Amino acid sequence: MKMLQYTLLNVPLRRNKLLLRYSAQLFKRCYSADIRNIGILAHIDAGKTTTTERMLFYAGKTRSLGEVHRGNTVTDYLTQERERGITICSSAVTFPWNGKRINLLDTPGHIDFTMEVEQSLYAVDGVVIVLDGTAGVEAQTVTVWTQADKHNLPRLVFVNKMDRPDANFDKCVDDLKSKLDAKPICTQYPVKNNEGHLGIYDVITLEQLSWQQKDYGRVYHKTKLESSDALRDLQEKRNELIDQLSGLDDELADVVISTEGFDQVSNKLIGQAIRRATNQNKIVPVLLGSAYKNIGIQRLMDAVNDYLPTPEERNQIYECFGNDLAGKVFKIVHDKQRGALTLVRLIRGELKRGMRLTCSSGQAEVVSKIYEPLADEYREVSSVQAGDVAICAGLKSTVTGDLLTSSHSSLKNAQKRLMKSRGLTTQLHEDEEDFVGNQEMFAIETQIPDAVYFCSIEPPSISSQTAMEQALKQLQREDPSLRVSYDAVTGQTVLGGMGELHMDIIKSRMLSEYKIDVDLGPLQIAYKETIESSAINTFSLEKEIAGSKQNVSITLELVNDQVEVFSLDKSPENVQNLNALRPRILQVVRKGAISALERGPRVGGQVVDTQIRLHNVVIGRGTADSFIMAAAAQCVQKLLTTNGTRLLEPIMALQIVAPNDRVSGIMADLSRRRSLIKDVTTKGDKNKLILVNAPLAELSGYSSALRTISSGTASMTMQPCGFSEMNSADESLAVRRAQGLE
Ligand SMILES: Nc1nc2c(ncn2[C@@H]2O[C@H](COP(=O)(O)OP(=O)(O)OP(=O)(O)O)[C@@H](O)[C@H]2O)c(=O)[nH]1
Repeated sequence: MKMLQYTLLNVPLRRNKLLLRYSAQLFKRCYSADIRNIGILAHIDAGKTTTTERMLFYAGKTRSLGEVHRGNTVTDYLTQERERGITICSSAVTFPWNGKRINLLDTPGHIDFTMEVEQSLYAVDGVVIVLDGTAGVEAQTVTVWTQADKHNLPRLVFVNKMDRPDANFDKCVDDLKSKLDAKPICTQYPVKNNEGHLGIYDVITLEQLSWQQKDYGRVYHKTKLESSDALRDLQEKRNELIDQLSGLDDELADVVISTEGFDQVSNKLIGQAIRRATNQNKIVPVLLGSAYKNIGIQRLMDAVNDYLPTPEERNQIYECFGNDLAGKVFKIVHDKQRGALTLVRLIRGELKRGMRLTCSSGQAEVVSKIYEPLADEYREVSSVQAGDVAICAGLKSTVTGDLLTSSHSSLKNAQKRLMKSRGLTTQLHEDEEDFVGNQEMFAIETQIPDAVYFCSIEPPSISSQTAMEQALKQLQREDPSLRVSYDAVTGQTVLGGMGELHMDIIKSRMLSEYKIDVDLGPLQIAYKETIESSAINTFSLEKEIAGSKQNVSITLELVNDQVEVFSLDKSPENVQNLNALRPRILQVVRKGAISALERGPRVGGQVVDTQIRLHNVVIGRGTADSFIMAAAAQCVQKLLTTNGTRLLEPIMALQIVAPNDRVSGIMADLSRRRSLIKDVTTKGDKNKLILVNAPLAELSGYSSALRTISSGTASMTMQPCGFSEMNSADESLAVRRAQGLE
């Protein structure tokens, strides 16, 4: 028998507010059609965590209601999240609702944690987008909407905070059309009673829904509307809804035509049409309520069950796996007793205890245990079915974002089938490059955002260096957007990441979870470097090591290229020699040469958009691989130093929403920040949306500057959008700053 109700993850361990409800009927086996894997996304502070808390409460998972301001929510479980009142790690919770199981991921809203959101989206089949009813579509809403678009995820919109007097439902719906180009279908409208309490009109059932506060909104009442203007108005809205839907759904259109009108169309048929159109991303059903005042949440959960897809309805690309195993790793957590636990969304096949698996890097893994956590304890199970989420122990090399398969050959066979079904004939090769390249066919490669900031990290004493390295390794498996490297020049460990908050959280987690009080150096911008022009060089290295003569002569060329990082020269004078090289030697040369691109000569930035072309290599008998590798690396370093590199600086894409009368002040300030205004559009009656790209170096303290210029009326989000060349003066300044001379 399988568990139906549990709380996933290291969420609420040993929290007495959670109930262990082992009622027999809840433990019935859950089939894929009864599962909904959903994400909850929004602009910061729209109310995701509060909404999730209510869902858990009404599903019977918690005994009391958690509040963000009291720091006692289930999903914001890290000390840092509770203290700061924000979501940092996406967390998963599972609860039963009307015979279905909802696996819900609450995701962070802050830009520094975009990677978390990205990974969660691989694990879900649909999303709920929460809007703040007083603010409508905000900058980060646009960002998460675009992310959901990228994953082609069906979605529902929940307009929250409708209890507030300044909330405006119609404006939110207009925003969805104008700012997101969505087709909203309102299945509800707000209504206020004589005392000003929020209620909901249900457009489909023509009922008024009202909630009582004395039982925390657990029970709500449905009242059929009596003949009145309100009923006529609602009937009109129902007709409009059917009209809109039948234009998009042929099955409903046939019913409308055969019954010659809208009145005869049943609620069930409308619901089915909404489901089909939502799953094809033709419409977005819109619901409303107030999470804080406990209004409307149960209907939102009903809508998740009714309108969002089952696991089987999605992920058709993975059909090429047949019954073979395919699972997406969306999170790794560390449990004190059980060590690293890997959260896997199982897409195909069945995952069994003791199974051998292969992760994206090609490493073999063995699942020692599988858990389904139950409220405050993990429950061990022997297997988990496709469509569900499993927590695996024993995986050592797997990182967040990996695709787990039963073997390398199973992955290759699936890729062959996929390519065949797409009419592609590309030959698969054994080597590593193709292994990685072909993963892109599945859009499964881990997209790790480039670090835009870095800083040194130091343990409190030399004796805790190893413990610090271990802890960083664990944190990095959880969060691949955290980069850890070693600077051989300064002898320091260096952290790369997405922003100040990101680094700050790492420091705090090191202390609270690993008891290591690390010191972070000043935050610096992570520049990249690139070559200006092609250059070629022959480099010879000769040495006697332990009585054996080692010598290598290697000719390498650097060329500007954004696609391939390493290639072989195809000219007639070299092709024969290179073809005669053993593949292992080629791998060694490749590895050594590429390693030299990790640190450029100007500021130690990664060298990008540069291809290393091997022209020739002559290796003396008995020369060790490590010696060949060193020669290749030194050859590239020499080329980079003598030929010189240009700096590339991180660019941020800003979305600023500001009242019309503040726009000129904001634009004037932006022009002083080397920015590029991409677009300025109207946002409603009073606001403008400014889309602008600006170098990160110019944005230090920008959010407070914007607050000052706009007297707090403007809002902004930003995200990294690539790297760009700079002019010589700015470049020299950046180099001086990086060297600590400015
Ligand atoms: N008036 C009102 N306030 C609400 C409502 N829902 C949430 N809030 C408040 O809005 C604030 C933000 O709520 P959260 O649930 O933390 O929002 P979030 O989207 O999870 O925020 P992040 O995790 O930081 O992105 C809190 O102070 C909530 O109490 C609501 O329906 N009405």
